[in-house]
Parts: sequence; structure tokens; C-alpha cells
Amino acid sequence: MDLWWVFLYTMVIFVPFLLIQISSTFKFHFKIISYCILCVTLSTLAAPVCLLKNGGRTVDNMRIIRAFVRTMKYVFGLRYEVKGLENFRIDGPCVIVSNHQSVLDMMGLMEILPDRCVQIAKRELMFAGSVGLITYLGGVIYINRKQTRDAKSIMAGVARAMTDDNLKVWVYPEGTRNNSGDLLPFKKGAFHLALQAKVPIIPVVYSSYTSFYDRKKSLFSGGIIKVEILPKIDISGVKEADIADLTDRCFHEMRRVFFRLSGKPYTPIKQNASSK
Ligand SMILES: CCCCCCCCCCCCCCCCC(=O)SCCNC(=O)CCNC(=O)[C@H](O)C(C)(C)COP(=O)(O)OP(=O)(O)OC[C@H]1O[C@@H](n2cnc3c(N)ncnc32)[C@H](O)[C@@H]1OP(=O)(O)O
Ligand SMILES: CCCCCCCC/C=C\CCCCCCCC(=O)OC[C@@H](O)COP(=O)(O)O
Repeated sequence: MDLWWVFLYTMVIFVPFLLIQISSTFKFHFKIISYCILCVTLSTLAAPVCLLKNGGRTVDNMRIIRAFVRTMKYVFGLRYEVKGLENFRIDGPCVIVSNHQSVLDMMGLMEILPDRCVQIAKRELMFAGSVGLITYLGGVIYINRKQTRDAKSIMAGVARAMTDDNLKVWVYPEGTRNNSGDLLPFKKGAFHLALQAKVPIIPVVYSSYTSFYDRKKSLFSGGIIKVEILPKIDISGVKEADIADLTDRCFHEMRRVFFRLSGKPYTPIKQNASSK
């Protein structure tokens, strides 16, 4: 008899729990797939507009892409609270570095993207159908992360293009998506780039997504994302030998702001900020 009660209670608790789990996993995947479909649809619509207006691959297409992408936040119930936009108002090129949590970052990127700004992206993105096409038309620079030597020589070319064509370049120094609620150690490419092009670095920090977006918990609801554009880091006087220190300084500054924006107590870390 007792066993029946145990069985009954287990079913009463377990079955609804299981159903909720299945439905939240389903809802999560449905939303992610909708996001991808929307990206593909909008880039299919934006590509002819880019081609007709600007003729081919040019940073001017980023304005068109930005206008399309800015509509997407309403579909997913996201709101951006932006501070420090005045820090983007600098004459000439710069390297912008920001934290990278998810594919959703593309919306946060376009929300504040300054004019004449291209991004560094993994080369795999080039093959993502119409999304790949639109990134190509927008002037995104592709790097092969598995070939440091190739990536470095592309970055050297980018440094020249930045001054020749007055370009800003957006780099995700963590080098990959990271939704852990902290920052990954920074790669040094962005900092070498700033030094080679002799341009300032502008850090941008987005608050943690974990309260509304978490792949492990199949969570994807609406939410507010706080964004802060920090004052530029001047690189005059910085030498190649100081790159590790520069990377460290930027990492710790961004990490402090990341914790503050995410409403979490700051926990200092002692290890080196850069990944090598
Ligand atoms: C209309 C609707 C549309 C819908 C879609 C719209 C899309 C719109 C467009 C938006 C596009 C957004 C795209 C976003 C994509 C984001 C990404 O793909 S993130 C992933 C790719 N990005 C990066 O990886 C950038 C960050 N990585 C780096 O900077 C790396 O340093 C590296 C250049 C890739 C090299 O990495 P790695 O090989 O791992 O090496 P490191 O540890 O960094 O460095 C090794 C060694 O080399 C030195 N070094 C690094 N770079 C340079 C350099 N440029 N010059 C000289 N030396 C360099 C470094 O100092 C290390 O040496 P050390 O002795 O240890 O110091
Ligand atoms: C014919 C092939 C058709 C393929 C169609 C693929 C469709 C893809 C659809 C939508 C994807 C929208 C992505 C928007 C761009 C966001 C870029 C991005 O955030 O890439 C992740 C990259 O930063 C880091 O990658 P990893 O975390 O290292 O991995």
C-alpha cells in the first residue's frame, strides 16, 4: 500500500516536472530556430538592397544591415539600456573590443554600431548561406582561428586598411562565445591591431545574459541588457613588449564593469588576463 503512495506522489511530482521540462526545452529551441530563420530572411531581403544601393562589398552596407537588425529586438522582447555613446564620438579609426556571450550579440552589436565599422569574424560565418552573404557585403573581415599565422597576417592588412579607409574595427577578444557569467581570458590580436594601426581602443561591455538566456537551462525569455561604452584607452607610448599589460588592463577594467552591470559582486582574479 505504502509503495502505491510513493509511486503516486512520484508521478504527481515527476510527470508535471517532466512536461514543464519538455515544453521549456521545446520553447527554447523554437525561439532559437525562429532567431536563425529571421536572420536568414532579413539577410535575404537586405542583400539586394545593399547591392542596389552600394553595388558590392563595402562598409556602407553596414548602415542597411544595422537598420534591418535593429527591428529584431522587438520580436524577442529585448531592451538595451545604453550608456557612454559619446565615447564613440572620436575622429578617425579605432579598435572596439567587447564581450561575446551568444549569437544574440549581433543585435546588441547593431544597436550601437558606429558608422564605418566592420567586425572580425571566424571564417566559418562566410558559409552561413544568406547570413554569410550579408556579412561579406558588409565588409566583415574573416579570420581562420586555427591558423595563428594567417590570422596575424590578415590583421596586419586590416591595420593598413583602417588608416587608409578610415575604418573602425570591432573585435571580440574572448575569441569565442561565452555565456558563463564571467569573461574568458582575452586573446591579444585586438591589442596588436590597435598598436599596428596606432589607434585607440574603445571597450564596450554588455551585462550578463544569464538571467534571461541560458542554453544549459533552456532559458530564453525577454530581458534588459545594459550596455556601457567606456572611455578610449590611449595607446601612445605603448610598445610591443607592453601588449600583455595592455591586454590585462583592458580585461580587468571590462570585467569590473561586467560585474557591476550584471548586478553581481565583483570577485577579483589573480591569474593573467590574456590567454597565453
Ligand atoms: C540583415 C540581417 C542580418 C542577420 C545577420 C547579420 C550579421 C551582421 C554582421 C555582424 C557580424 C558579426 C560577426 C561577429 C562574429 C564574432 C566572431 O566570429 S568571434 C570569433 C572570431 N574572432 C576572434 O577570434 C577575434 C579575437 N581573436 C584574436 O584576436 C586572436 O589573437 C587571433 C588573431 C585570432 C589569434 O588567435 P590565437 O591563434 O589563439 O593566438 P593568441 O593566443 O591570441 O596569440 C598567439 C601569439 O601571437 C601573438 N599575436 C596575436 N595576434 C597578433 C597580431 N595581430 N600581430 C602580431 N602578433 C600577434 C600573440 O601576442 C601571441 O604571442 P605571445 O608571445 O604569446 O604574446
Ligand atoms: C547553405 C548553408 C545554409 C546555412 C544557414 C545557416 C544559417 C545561420 C543562421 C543564423 C545565424 C545567425 C547568426 C548571426 C551572426 C552571429 C555571429 C556569431 O555570433 O558567431 C559566433 C562566433 O562569433 C563565435 O563562434 P563560436 O562560439 O566560437 O562557435
